[in-house]
Amino acid sequence: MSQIELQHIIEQIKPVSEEKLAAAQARFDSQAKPVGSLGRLEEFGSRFVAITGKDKVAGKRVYTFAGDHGVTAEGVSAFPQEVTPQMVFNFVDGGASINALARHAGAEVLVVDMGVATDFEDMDGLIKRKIAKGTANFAEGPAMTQEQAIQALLTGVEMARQAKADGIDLVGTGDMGIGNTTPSAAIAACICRLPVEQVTHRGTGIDDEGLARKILAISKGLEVNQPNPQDAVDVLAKVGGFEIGGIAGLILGCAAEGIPVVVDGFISTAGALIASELHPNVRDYIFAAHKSVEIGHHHMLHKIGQQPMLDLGLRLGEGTGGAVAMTLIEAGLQVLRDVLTFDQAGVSEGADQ
Ligand SMILES: O=C(O)c1ccc[n+]([C@@H]2O[C@H](COP(=O)([O-])O)[C@@H](O)[C@H]2O)c1
Ligand SMILES: Cc1cc2nc[nH]c2cc1C
Repeated sequence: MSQIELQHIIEQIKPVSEEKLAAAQARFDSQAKPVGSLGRLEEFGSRFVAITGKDKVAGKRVYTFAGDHGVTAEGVSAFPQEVTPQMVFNFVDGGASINALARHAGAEVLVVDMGVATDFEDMDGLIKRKIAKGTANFAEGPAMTQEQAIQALLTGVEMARQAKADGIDLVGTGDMGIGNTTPSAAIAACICRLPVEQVTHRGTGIDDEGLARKILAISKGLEVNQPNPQDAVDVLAKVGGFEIGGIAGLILGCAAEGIPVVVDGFISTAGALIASELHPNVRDYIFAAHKSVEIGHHHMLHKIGQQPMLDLGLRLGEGTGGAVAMTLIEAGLQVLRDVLTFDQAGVSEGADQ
């Protein structure tokens, strides 16, 4: 049943209109500046207009998906698992980095419990959608069942639909989960068909021995589970995470609903990779916020077919880079709305205008 529901959502994803993109770019080109001189700000503005039909952002929201990971038993993170719920409390209290940067961007933050290994009371700003109390250790068997993977994807879709209903027209992805750079690297290695060493890095800051354990855990996980690189749901189920599934579903849902989605760092991009493997048009709705310090990140972005907007040395997650990148889309839109044409400004055009 839910497999059919997922298929139905995927079928709704349309390509972004080339005509609308060209019309927005033509407006930039008519403005009193050398053609293309605002570089990628023009691309950001044009793409937002082509996706939404609007030249101003009405509402911004970051969804930070949280989950725990059985693979932490392999000693793959510099931090203990209890940090995941502790940070969830920090998010809903407004005291985390994502809260500061979302405030800066004028975005709301909603936290989605996809699979934290702790029970939460009802709290403002927390959406309770726990699938299980953490994934199973994928070094020994599948992280989750296929049904749970689909449930995670559909939960993300539900968030995109809610965003649409609430008048949100720019969504950001975020993640929190101690150990989650390990499943993200496993997804990258599998789908990009790269050696584990080329996509595995230090996450929260593990030392050389930790990095060796992490590479081994991922290699074991790929060997034991044999995820099919051509079946993104299979990859998510065998070596993924609940929050990664939520992010992938959010991105699918945004593409289906016609909402531009700003994808944060390494973990969010693993979600974006799963989503874009499920439908080739998904990439047109994705704004890749930044280039993470994680060495595997650019390989996934390359496979998706998007360039990072920023390179700030970020490696935090939570949605932080996405919140910053939202402001650049708005910068492009402000130019689009405000800058006069050559005619209007009484400025002489160049020979090649
Ligand atoms: O998004 C990124 O690029 C990123 C890079 C490194 C670490 N993180 C965050 O750090 C946590 C995972 O790191 P680790 O070492 O526990 O796998 C998780 O909560 C992520 O949000 C995030
Ligand atoms: C403190 C802390 C905050 C985080 N935010 C996202 N991942 C994180 C990991 C740690 C350890």
